[in-house]
Amino acid sequence: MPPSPRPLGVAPAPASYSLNLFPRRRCLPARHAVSMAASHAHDAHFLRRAADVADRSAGLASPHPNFGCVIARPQLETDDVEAWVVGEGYLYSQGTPCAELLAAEEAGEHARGATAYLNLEPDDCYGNSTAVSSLVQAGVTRVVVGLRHPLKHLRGKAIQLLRHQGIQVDVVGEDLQSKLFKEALGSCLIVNAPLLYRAAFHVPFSVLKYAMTADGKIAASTGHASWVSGKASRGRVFELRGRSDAIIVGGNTVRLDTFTCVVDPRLTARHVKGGHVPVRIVMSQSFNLPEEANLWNVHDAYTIVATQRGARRDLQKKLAMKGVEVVEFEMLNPRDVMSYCYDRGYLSVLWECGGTLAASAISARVIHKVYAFFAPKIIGGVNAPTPVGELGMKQMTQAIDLIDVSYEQVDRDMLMSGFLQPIPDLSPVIPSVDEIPSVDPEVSPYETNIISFYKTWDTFGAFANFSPHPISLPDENGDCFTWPTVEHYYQAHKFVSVDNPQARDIVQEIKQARSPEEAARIGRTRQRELPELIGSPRKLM
Ligand SMILES: NC(=O)C1=CN([C@@H]2O[C@H](COP(=O)(O)OP(=O)(O)OC[C@H]3O[C@@H](n4cnc5c(N)ncnc54)[C@H](OP(=O)(O)O)[C@@H]3O)[C@@H](O)[C@H]2O)C=CC1
Ligand SMILES: Nc1c(N[C@@H]2O[C@H](COP(=O)(O)O)[C@@H](O)[C@H]2O)[nH]c(=O)[nH]c1=O
Repeated sequence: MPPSPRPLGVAPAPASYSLNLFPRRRCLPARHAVSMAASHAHDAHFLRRAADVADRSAGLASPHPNFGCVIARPQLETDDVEAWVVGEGYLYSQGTPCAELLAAEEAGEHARGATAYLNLEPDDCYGNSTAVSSLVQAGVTRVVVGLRHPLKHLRGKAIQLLRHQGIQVDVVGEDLQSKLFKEALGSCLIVNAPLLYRAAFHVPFSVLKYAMTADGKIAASTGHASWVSGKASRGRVFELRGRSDAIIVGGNTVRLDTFTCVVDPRLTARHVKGGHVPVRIVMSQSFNLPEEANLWNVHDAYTIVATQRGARRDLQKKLAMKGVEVVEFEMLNPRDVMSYCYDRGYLSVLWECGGTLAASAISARVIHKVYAFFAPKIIGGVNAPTPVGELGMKQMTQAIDLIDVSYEQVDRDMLMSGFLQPIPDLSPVIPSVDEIPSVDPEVSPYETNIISFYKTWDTFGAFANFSPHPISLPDENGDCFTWPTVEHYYQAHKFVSVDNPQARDIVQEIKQARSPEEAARIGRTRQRELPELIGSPRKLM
């Protein structure tokens, strides 16, 4: 059970907290300082920086939002505002210290009288008020917030707590109206676009990515496609995969890439070792898929095949034997697959399919953003495939205009990205559990006694495995051990009952994992690699 919430204002003394006798930078007393409140340009600059800092956890913190905190105070002796920053931090991943605590630790004494910039209102959910108490403890006197939390049962709580503690809180769009904040607000929206889309539309944030030649093809007429874009662009694709919970490819791409291109797709984020490993999803109505393919090697990454009910049950069994998960749909379509991904808790999905499936997904309005890599090459081919198939549009005036378009050169290629649908504003009303009867009169009062949770941010998310709450339990020798999260405990106990040095090493490795997602990744990977080390379930407690 999570520890009782700390009384506000009594955050753990930051580990590195100490009176700094030799301040890195001479801070003038507040009375001489330029008033930050009067300087919207500086507020906007540091808020934009907080969003950039938050982006470092993209893909790692999922399904948590990406949080960044920048603590800054004016220093008249320099007009280099970057020198005003005395501390910053970001939520690395679920179950790791919050951005505010890390920034306060780095700022130390310099946080006193300073301003903290937050891209998103902290989700001090389930009574864990570390983010707020860290800022109070650090002596921050003002907080600038980019966005209120999108989830209704969290929205406004941390802001209220901060104000109760006498801290001035300015929220962009409410207390700060200047147009100077337009760009900074855009950064705050983009860095958490996945959460905002998911909260508003009840489907994961979906990005369509393709590489296209200058004459508009994504492959040769034979289907051969390696490679359209250059190595640097494909490196950017690995980064995009690293911030996605799932990657979707169509059945025909798997067939053509495996049979004709010898690419034999892997769809892994290979730019960093030990980074986030997205799930791979193949959408195939026919299940007419190769028996052997890299995608079926679940040691690389978990793979799901979404197919039509009853398709090729023989082949389904063969792939299931390899560890591939097969999910049948009555009518396989992008909308139902996205609803399924929503239920599995995915925040962000990268579509790397060909034009046929891309057209189906765009028509189903499940694609929110497009990344198009343009390669300076010509391939020709009357039948060469293009990025998007049939949308039923007969006039150019029907074309879908991208919004918030960006252009970036990536080595010899050009990357254009833009949104198909605007990022939703923060009005999504997510009924909290106790509101369900008013939302759904069918739900009898008795049923509302049933608590439901899945993600750590849900109303009762503190009970979720990934919830950042340590648990202390006696180990097999009866000695008490504190596990960082329930997920750490669960993954380790797959190996605890086997008397084997390798199993013991794996338990230690899991104990040291920096986050519940890393613990889960280690446990699942070792389970696939060394199934013989999985102990028989025994009475643990
Ligand atoms: N350059 C690039 O960035 C990329 C290039 N490519 C290239 O594109 C080519 C393949 O493109 P394409 O033929 O369009 O194949 P797709 O990747 O779009 O796959 C189409 C297949 O998706 C499956 N599917 C499942 N549900 C649906 C649905 N609701 N609507 C439509 N299809 C659905 C069907 O599989 P089934 O037939 O099994 O039932 C269908 O045949 C290949 O040459 C590949 O190399 C592909 C991706 C990226
Ligand atoms: N040909 C092509 C792409 N093709 C996409 O990348 C997949 C192969 O990725 P991987 O298995 O990780 O190497 C392939 O199945 C298809 O979805 N992508 C690109 O960025 N540029 C390219 O030129």
